[in-house]
Amino acid sequence: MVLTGKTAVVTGAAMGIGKAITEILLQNGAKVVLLDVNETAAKSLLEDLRKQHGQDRTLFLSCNVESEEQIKAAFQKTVETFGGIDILCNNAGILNEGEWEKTVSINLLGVIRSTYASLQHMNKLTGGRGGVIVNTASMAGLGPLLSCPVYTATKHGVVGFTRAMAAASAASGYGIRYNVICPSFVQTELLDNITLKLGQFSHLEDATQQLVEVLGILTPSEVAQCVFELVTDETKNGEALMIFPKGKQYITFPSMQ
Ligand SMILES: NC(=O)c1ccc[n+]([C@@H]2O[C@H](COP(=O)([O-])OP(=O)(O)OC[C@H]3O[C@@H](n4cnc5c(N)ncnc54)[C@H](O)[C@@H]3O)[C@@H](O)[C@H]2O)c1
Ligand SMILES: CCCCC[C@H](O)/C=C/C=C\C=C\C=C\[C@@H](O)[C@@H](O)CCCC(=O)O
Repeated sequence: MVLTGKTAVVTGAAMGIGKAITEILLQNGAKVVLLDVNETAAKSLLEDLRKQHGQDRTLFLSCNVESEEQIKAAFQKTVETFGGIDILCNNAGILNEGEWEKTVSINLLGVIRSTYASLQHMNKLTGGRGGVIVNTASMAGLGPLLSCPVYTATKHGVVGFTRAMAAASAASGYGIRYNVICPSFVQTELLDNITLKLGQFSHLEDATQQLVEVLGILTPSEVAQCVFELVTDETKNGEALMIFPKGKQYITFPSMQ
């Protein structure tokens, strides 16, 4: 996929990995709609991006992925402004084992809400142009992090949901590719104040800290480069790409047949 002239929507775009995804898509010619709840960070980023890429290739819309209504309104505004949606990066996510229902609502249900709301605009069977969706899971979507069981569950769910949507799309003729990234630790604010975020499992922080020492820490740009690969390589559908400082690996899952 050539990105020039394409329209992308990125959730959780104001900071961290979402900001890096937004930047690499803009650098490669796409128009990008930034969705986030952090208006201050988003508006500051938007000002910088517009200085670099011009006034007419970006749009920020305040959108909480916990709200189907806000997601649908954001997608409608995107289509009205830029004519359609070609790329969707469902990236918004939190780590909060104390408020675990909120974690589920954002990390898993938010991806489902956004994916389903995008269908009416992207699905070739309903007048869409087709395209690609890249969801942000985690290495915790492939194996358990004992210090954050609910976060682990949400990311496992994102991996499974993405792979099922990829199969459904291929079988139905939607013309949409679905892929998922599974990064290890990335230097973002998600890793700040970890003890508080682990809630009742904060006594297990050291075990995870040891994992950080083993795996190392990625930069958001390294992750965004992998998103770019999954967006542009039109052979990729149903892929789970594990990303760690020493490299990356497309995951092979057990065959059920
Ligand atoms: N940082 C890591 O170690 C790491 C590793 C693997 C995967 N991830 C995943 O990457 C994604 C991005 O996280 P990050 O590390 O960049 O963290 P971050 O906290 O820097 O960025 C998350 C962004 O999402 C936004 N957001 C939070 N809740 C939202 C909501 N309800 N609606 C819309 N936007 C919302 C935040 O405002 C923020 O801009 C998350 O899904 C996270 O689980 C992070
Ligand atoms: C408390 C930090 C949460 C960060 C979440 C973010 O998504 C980063 C995740 C990075 C790595 C996850 C690795 C998971 C590894 C599992 O497969 C398992 O091998 C780990 C076993 C040891 C353990 O600490 O659970």
